[in-house]
Amino acid sequence: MAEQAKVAIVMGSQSDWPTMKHCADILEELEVAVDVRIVSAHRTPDRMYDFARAAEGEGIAVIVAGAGGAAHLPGMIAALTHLPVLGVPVQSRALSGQDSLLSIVQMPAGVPVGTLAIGEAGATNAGLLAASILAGSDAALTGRLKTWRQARSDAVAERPEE
Ligand SMILES: Nc1c(C(=O)O)ncn1[C@@H]1O[C@H](COP(=O)(O)O)[C@@H](O)[C@H]1O
Repeated sequence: MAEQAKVAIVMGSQSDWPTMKHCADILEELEVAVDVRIVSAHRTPDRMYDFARAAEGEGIAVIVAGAGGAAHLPGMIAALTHLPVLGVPVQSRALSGQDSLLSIVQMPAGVPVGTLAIGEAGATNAGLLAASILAGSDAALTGRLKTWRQARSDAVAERPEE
């Protein structure tokens, strides 16, 4: 049997983990295999290069890259692979993540990064989006995604509590 396609979750620093854990959590809930690593364009450029170049061969189908501040990581990884790259702007202390967002979102045409919202919501949605991409070729995952979405919908009360 072919190995299940994996999602790689990479982040620029250990300090990004509390945010990026939300991506790992939702993928775990949807039973999607993940490979989590710390990779930095700035601090570990060789590791980043080796990771991006080897990703396809390692069965990685989608890369979620989270970084804060001068968040060049998602774009640099996108420059090195044709795999879909989803960028999560981690909330920075100095500029509340505006810097992270703007560093990730405005890529030049030809090198796409799918940019999510700042912080935890962005990390969760990156996981859901990665799962949706994989679900295109995985009927069982499609079923799990539909069930998850329906449960979220069902959990919304029709009226607020008095
Ligand atoms: N933006 C980047 C990159 C990169 O883009 O390569 N590498 C680390 N960082 C970010 O620096 C912030 C502060 O990192 P520290 O907490 O380690 O000082 C983190 O949010 C990280 O993503």
